[in-house]
Amino acid sequence: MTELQGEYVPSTADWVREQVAAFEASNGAEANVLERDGNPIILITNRGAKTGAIRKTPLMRVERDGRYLAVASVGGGDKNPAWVANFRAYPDMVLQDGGTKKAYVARELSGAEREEWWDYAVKTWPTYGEYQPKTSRIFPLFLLEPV
Ligand SMILES: C[C@H](OP(=O)(O)OC[C@@H](O)[C@@H](O)[C@@H](O)Cn1c2nc(=O)[nH]c(=O)c-2cc2ccc(O)cc21)C(=O)N[C@@H](CCC(=O)N[C@@H](CCC(=O)O)C(=O)O)C(=O)O
Repeated sequence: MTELQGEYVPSTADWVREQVAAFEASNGAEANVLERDGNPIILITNRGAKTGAIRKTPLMRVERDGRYLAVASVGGGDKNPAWVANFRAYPDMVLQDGGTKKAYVARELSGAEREEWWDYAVKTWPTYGEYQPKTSRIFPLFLLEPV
């Protein structure tokens, strides 16, 4: 399964919607980095917790041994992004990294495992370490493992 069935409802954030469109139109060959710093991104297709709609969520690429970490940072804002509810409700999703699209299942991390992956995320993209102190919200982390 490398497609989720259902109606795609794009992000309400223009820059995200546009990045998703350019990434998909080029099969991951373009729009595959964060504009402002050139760090690689991945694209996750997930299902809306309330609407059941197909949602597409670009995130920074934090990968190790074929597993990916989703960091719900949203720039250090005080509210979880909606996709946290989606991942909790529907953990089966599709992740595209460059031209490779595969099925993954997401598992929310806690305790020592969460800390270990958080350290790895900050090493991979140090901006996460700048975002976390901006809020008392602890960023939910999800580990995506291939199905
Ligand atoms: C903008 C909003 O999206 P969101 O799910 O809150 O996620 C906000 C952001 O995290 C999301 O836009 C990310 O892609 C932003 N983002 C990153 N966001 C991060 O949190 N971490 C990252 O590392 C990250 C990197 C990144 C790189 C490139 C890029 O273009 C964007 C990047 C949105 O689309 N809202 C919609 C739909 C929300 C939704 O999924 N609703 C669910 C219900 C959810 C619920 O039950 O609460 C449904 O359809 O049923 C709406 O309000 O109508």
